[in-house]
Amino acid sequence: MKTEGGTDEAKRRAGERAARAVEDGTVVGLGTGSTTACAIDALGRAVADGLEIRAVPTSFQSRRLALEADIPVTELDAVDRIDLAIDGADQVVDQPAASAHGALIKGGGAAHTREKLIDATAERFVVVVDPSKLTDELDRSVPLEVLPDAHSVVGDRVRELSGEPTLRDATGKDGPVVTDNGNLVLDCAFGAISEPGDLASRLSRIPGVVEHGLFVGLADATYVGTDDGLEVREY
Ligand SMILES: O=C[C@H](O)[C@H](O)[C@H](O)COP(=O)(O)O
Repeated sequence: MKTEGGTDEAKRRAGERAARAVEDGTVVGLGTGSTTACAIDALGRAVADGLEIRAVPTSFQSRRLALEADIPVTELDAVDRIDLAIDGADQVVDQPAASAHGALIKGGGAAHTREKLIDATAERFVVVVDPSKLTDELDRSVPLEVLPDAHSVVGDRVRELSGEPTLRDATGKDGPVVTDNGNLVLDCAFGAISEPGDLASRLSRIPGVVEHGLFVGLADATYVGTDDGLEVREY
């Protein structure tokens, strides 16, 4: 079965492989999205079989999935560490020769602020994707979570960086997407991003931007599920 961005089988293989790496006593960061959902599902089965973990979700969605799977859920300020974060991505640079190898765009589900907090805190951050996410160069729109009354001035600053901002609209509701944190999302098209680290720094400096969806130098590994196997990239 084909879903947006890849097959269910490829996502399942990536998610299940990441879940298999989780050991007893681990504090796990749970990312957001359809691929991470496969990992949460697999972790739920492992917990039912006796695996003892605590999970720190990155969103309302991942918290709800974890609770449905009977995975013990805790909060970031209630743990002294996160051992492993498992999270999806919208694009991953897969170009070993490039300095941006392993850089990501995240935030297709508007969860990137809390995802970055948890993924960056984790001792190890594993990305789970299907092959449709791999690219030589990042070129998707970069989501910016912005304070609601800042969206227009942030948009102006994005244009100064030669980006084209679009306020993300909700489906099933009139008006914009509102994040789990009560903010809005600007999807910013920059074309091909040759220096993601440089763009990340510039975006971080814009007042009113809560967080952007460029994850540069954060991932430790990417598990790429395919329809009949799995490939692992270690960084
Ligand atoms: O905000 C959402 C997240 O960054 C997701 O991890 C990302 O959009 C990938 O989701 P999926 O695995 O559904 O493609």
